[in-house]
Amino acid sequence: MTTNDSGNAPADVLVVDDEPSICWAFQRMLEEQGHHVRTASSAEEGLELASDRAPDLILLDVRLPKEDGISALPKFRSVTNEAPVVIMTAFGDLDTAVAAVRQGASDYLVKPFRLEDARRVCKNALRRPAVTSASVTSPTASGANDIVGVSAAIQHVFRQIALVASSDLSVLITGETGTGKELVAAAIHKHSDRADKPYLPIAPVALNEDLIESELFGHVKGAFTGATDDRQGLFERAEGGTILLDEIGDLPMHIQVKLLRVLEQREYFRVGDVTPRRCNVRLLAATNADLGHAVRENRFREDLFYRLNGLHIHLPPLRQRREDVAPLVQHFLRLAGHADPASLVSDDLIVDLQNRLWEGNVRELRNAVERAAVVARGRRLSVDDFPVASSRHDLSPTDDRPFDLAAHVDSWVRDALSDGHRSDLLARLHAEVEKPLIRILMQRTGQNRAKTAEMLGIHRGTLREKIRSYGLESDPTPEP
Ligand SMILES: Nc1ncnc2c1ncn2[C@@H]1O[C@H](COP(=O)(O)OP(=O)(O)OP(=O)(O)O)[C@@H](O)[C@H]1O
Repeated sequence: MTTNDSGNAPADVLVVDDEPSICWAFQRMLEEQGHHVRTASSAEEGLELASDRAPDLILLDVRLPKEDGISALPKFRSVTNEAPVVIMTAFGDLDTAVAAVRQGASDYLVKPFRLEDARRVCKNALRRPAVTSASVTSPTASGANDIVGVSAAIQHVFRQIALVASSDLSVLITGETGTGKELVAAAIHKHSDRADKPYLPIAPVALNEDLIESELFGHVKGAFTGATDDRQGLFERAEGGTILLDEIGDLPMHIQVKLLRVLEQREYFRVGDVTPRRCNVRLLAATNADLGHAVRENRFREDLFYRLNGLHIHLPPLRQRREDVAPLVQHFLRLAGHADPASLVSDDLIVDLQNRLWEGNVRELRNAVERAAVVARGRRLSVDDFPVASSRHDLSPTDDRPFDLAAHVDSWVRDALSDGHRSDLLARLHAEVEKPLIRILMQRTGQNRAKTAEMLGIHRGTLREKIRSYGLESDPTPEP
């Protein structure tokens, strides 16, 4: 079989979107790679084209003039004998992402997206076998534990949750305290096929170190002084469901060994027992520590680290996703019983809150909003209702903490590996970094190419070529 620039065999792709610029962008990108592209501006027109000739891949917008993409998705899959479908949406909430994946979408693109993301998603979709619809069930309703956010980082998290929820993969959730790790774990469980089984968040640090093994795995009568009866452990209580091990980095070494056994052999022993017990529990782990560092210092087993790290979801600190502050403030006001939260906050207040450090992240913001709402007693909130505590006014224009580039590269590598990339990593990283670098410098210099080239230390002609090749002149779906 011949392959093209994208590494895939030439394919027949159908793009269904009522925005001509999106259709055009895909057409240009995919045809350059040697694929054949047809476009449709509604689900009905798309279905007709798909019935005439089944495409190898469908890119389907959610918001379409008559029938929406999510409800049309199963029809596309049935007329095309389950061709992979990538859903595109400007409304990136978790429920839409989960609904899309549950209906059989193989991936999910949030508008506006970068062309390289679109390229990667198409390439993966054409490479992967189509998702079978065997696991399709209706998504569960959303509740008070909604994950709120509009930033690209949170959209990425929604996509990861949606894609991983219905599998049994272990997930490692990282992020500073208060960034929402437990919320993400609960969402993975809620949207999984285990949703009607127990979900147990456990913090091993909160357990008595001498009894931790018995707490997790149970014990038999006489196993130790005080073990007067047989006792179930948490793994037994969670049977069929999901366990979140919070602060996994603090797990004692001897328990790490037992946990590895559970993950590898799906069985464990009650303390004092000689008969293993089968165990069907999905394990999620969360930490705000650098587990890679703990592995290097031999405080955490490397084999367990890789087992837990089936997928890595990283929640960046709130100060690195300031766009989320406004929707979060409104969300917390709504939870506090205010029917019209938008009327309580001014743009100035939001700007002020966006410029704070929020060392306690979303938890600290939540507490501050709840407190302010009580103090304000229904009047419009002001900056004075948010006294400056740890959230100092010293964030502007950017975070004042040392920026840990290595940690970002680490997270990038994990994502790349989990997306199946095993080669050309330097070139990939270089391309991902170079494009935003050029765009940002062009903005800062007021689109002055000579100045930008000088700052980059490259020739103007080289810069011109890079601007062209990254589509920075005419990218129809620029990043926010
Ligand atoms: N994106 C979000 N949308 C809505 N609420 C959020 C979001 N992120 C965090 N929260 C809220 O912030 C609080 C802290 O979240 P959570 O307990 O999930 O954080 P965590 O990262 O697990 O913290 P820790 O490391 O301290 O255990 C909770 O009240 C949670 O509901």
